[in-house]
Amino acid sequence: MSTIGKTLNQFIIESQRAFPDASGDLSGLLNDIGVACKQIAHLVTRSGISGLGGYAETHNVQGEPQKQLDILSHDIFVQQLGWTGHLAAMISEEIEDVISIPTRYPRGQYLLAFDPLDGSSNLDVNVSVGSIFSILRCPDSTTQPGMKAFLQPGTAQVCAGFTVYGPATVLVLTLGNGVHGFTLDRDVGEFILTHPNLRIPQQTAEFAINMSNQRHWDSPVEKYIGECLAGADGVREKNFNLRWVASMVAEVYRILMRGGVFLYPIDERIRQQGGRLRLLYEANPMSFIVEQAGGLSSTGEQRILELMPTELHQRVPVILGSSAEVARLIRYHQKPE
Ligand SMILES: O=P(O)(O)OC[C@H]1O[C@](O)(COP(=O)(O)O)[C@@H](O)[C@@H]1O
Ligand SMILES: [Mg+2]
Ligand SMILES: [Mg+2]
Repeated sequence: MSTIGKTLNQFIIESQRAFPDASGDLSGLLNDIGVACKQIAHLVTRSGISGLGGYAETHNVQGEPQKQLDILSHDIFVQQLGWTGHLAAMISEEIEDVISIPTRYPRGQYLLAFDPLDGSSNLDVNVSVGSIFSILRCPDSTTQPGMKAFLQPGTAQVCAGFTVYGPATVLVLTLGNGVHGFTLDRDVGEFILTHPNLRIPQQTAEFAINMSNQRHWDSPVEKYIGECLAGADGVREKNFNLRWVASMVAEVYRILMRGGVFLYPIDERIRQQGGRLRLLYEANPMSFIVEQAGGLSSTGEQRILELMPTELHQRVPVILGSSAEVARLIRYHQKPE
């Protein structure tokens, strides 16, 4: 039977058949996430009409201004997932502490880390935004999980995914056995498997970095980007293309479709805070997806999935995408000269 045309729910149930002892919690949780993403997709599409595209006059835990839709998307995740009995606790970009499941609801065996709306500065200019999520096992389901429960390396992720709310809404998922993309069919209200077994081409001639930070970069990144910009006349002997959407979800989606390398490296401006992107709900889930699609993901010095987190909202440098390019960047970090 062809895999094209399968709904997200069918796909999850089928993939869980390999685990006859599974409780059904993971299937239920992923189904709930799909519903939350459909609700957010609806809000995002209507934000111009409803007037919800603007700022909320509040700031998140990292001091960044929040859009109204950052807060609403966070609320949708919490309301959709908090009571169905699949989760032990959650963390969100928008909230400082662990979000506990109210005691009146059953508590499940999984932990969820999520960025409810990634790239939200793009909302009012009608450019793609998205949601990112990472699922971990709760180390001890007998007690209320605190911060420590979430401090697991990315290699411990059971599942990771993201949804891009673009011209089409697409949910990308890995359960540790390849990467699959599901497009929302708004007529029937279901995510349909449209992109099974995504693979990132090893080679690429496309890079994504915020060039306005160039004067702050460290030498390995300066060297790599300099060589890309030199094009066919330089040591790489080929012309490169530059893209920067400022929505990580859109950049990673593009890399899954046609290859490329994405960099949000450490630089002088953000050295103190450890990087720009957040480890638990941005870098780890995206790294899991990229590696599962045959790419690589690194800080430049270390594999991101092997970092041992020390804080819920920890930031890290991120270099991910086509394996040949990321490997080259890792080499440049080892030998900056
Ligand atoms: O504006 P900059 O510095 O280029 O940053 C863009 C980056 O910030 C992010 O938007 C951060 O995500 P949030 O919108 O969830 O804070 C990434 O998606 C993107 O790669
Ligand atoms: Mg984000
Ligand atoms: Mg966000």
